[in-house]
Amino acid sequence: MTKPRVLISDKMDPNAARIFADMGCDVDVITGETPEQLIARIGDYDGLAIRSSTKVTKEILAAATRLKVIGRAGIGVDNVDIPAASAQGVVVMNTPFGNSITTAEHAIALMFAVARQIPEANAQTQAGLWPKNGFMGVEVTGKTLGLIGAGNIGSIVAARALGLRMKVVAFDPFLTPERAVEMGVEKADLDTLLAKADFITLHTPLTSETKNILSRENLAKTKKGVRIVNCARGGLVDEAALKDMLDSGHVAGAALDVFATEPAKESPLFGTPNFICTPHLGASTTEAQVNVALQVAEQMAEFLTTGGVTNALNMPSLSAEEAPKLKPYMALAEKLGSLVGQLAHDNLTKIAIEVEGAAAQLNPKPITGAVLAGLMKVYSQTVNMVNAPFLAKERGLDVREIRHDREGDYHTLIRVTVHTSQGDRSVAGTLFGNAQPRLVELFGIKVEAELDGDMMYIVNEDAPGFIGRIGTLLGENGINIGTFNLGRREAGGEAVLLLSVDNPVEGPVLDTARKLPGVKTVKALAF
Ligand SMILES: NC(=O)c1ccc[n+]([C@@H]2O[C@H](COP(=O)([O-])OP(=O)(O)OC[C@H]3O[C@@H](n4cnc5c(N)ncnc54)[C@H](O)[C@@H]3O)[C@@H](O)[C@H]2O)c1
Ligand SMILES: O=C(O)CC[C@@H](O)C(=O)O
Repeated sequence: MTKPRVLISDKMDPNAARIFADMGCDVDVITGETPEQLIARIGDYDGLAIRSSTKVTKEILAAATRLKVIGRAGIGVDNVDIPAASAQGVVVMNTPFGNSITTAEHAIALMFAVARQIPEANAQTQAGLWPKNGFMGVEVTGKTLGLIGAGNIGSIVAARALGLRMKVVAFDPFLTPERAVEMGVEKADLDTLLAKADFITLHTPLTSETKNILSRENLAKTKKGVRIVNCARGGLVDEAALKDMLDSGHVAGAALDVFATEPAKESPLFGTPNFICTPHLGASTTEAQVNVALQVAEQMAEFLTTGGVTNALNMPSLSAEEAPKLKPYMALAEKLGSLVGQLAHDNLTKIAIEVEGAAAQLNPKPITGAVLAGLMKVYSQTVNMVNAPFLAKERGLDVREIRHDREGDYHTLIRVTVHTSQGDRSVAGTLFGNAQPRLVELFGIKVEAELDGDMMYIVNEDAPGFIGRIGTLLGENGINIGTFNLGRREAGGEAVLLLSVDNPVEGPVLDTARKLPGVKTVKALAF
């Protein structure tokens, strides 16, 4: 088997390349390329490992014909076009915890730096000015920290601030009252936080809700003398308004690690008294960079070599132990999805995926993803488990997952039911020997068939001589039958025939088969 190929396109701790190689991937480290150079190269790779410099745009993804996974050694994925990656079936992963402590520490460091104006005091001292009277700072003890965003980093900042004997007021719409108590913070709305805080630190992603959360209007609601620290994302603070408020003295100090435009080579804020900044260094410690590099390489290599999924932003997680167990179920699920997709006559609006027996003990999301991938392949060849749920949503398909605890006829069963204009139609399958997918029910008729390669599906009235006639027709047209699977509702009732054939059955043969006496439906299938 050829090894998966991975490109590391941003500066990353060398442990990442070592882990990729140790885990069976070929790896190239090529950093600092232009988008055009990356577009020319990316078609050769299964995985792309990045930090924040590489911008994974639609254009880069369009050239990434082999790409299966993008791994961000860090938290923010705003440099990746996730909808475009999802639409293309590329998994996007990040490392949500590896640099949290480091970034929280940077926020605290900047808070002290603005409280005591350390950078400017340092610069003037080293310039020989000994400015002993020029830098009157403030204590943080007893002061109120307003925390905007109380997720991973925000919670660490809160814990450190409480350790510094500060009071912490937090604004985060997703912070539950219980979690606020557990963290030892006061949950507040934004206006209350703005009115109470002596220091404000920001720890949210940049979204349409958080963009300019410290707008001119909101900055005006802050206490006079407030100090502001942003170590999260540029764009959370209105930089022009911040400059005016620093100039007027309403804001006593501000520290930005992140800017609306990066790299920030110029800014009206540069040179403003009591303004300090760092060039997006929040995650830049040896410890954090080793953590995120190891983690991203392990996650990506595991995905590429075993199918295990960790910390994906556009796909459910799947552990390395689960992945091999789920593999035969996913194969069965995809075949069942494909069968209903190929047999559906009209636009499907609803699909139910039921699992029972051993299948009910497994993570249902990959099974659902595989059914949808099989179903959607009828419409698009580029569909896979990652983009299938998105495509299904886009098409307005109502997807239900149902888990049964009951004991059925089979040790494990997956049933897929679609709602059509002719009513609900369902197919069901099991695994023989825990590994071989088998269809066991087709539209209410018991059958037993492997869904594999080219097949022919026929519904007819059960009558003597039919099997002979169909065999003769195929034989006369040079089509060899591999397997023959027959089921019927009752003797003389509706019968279904699933044939595997050595080569595809073409239109004229299908048309002749449709004209055979008693035949209701004929269709060529491919799996
Ligand atoms: N400067 C750096 O180098 C650096 C390093 C790591 C992370 N970051 C950034 O720090 C930020 C926080 O990271 P994290 O790991 O804590 O993320 P997280 O997802 O754990 O936490 C984000 C929090 O923001 C909250 N939130 C979302 N919308 C909000 C809103 N409208 N108002 C208030 N709160 C809102 C969420 O509920 C969540 O609790 C991210 O933007 C990340 O990219 C920056
Ligand atoms: O990689 C970096 O240095 C920045 C990382 C940081 O912005 C993140 O979101 O994890």
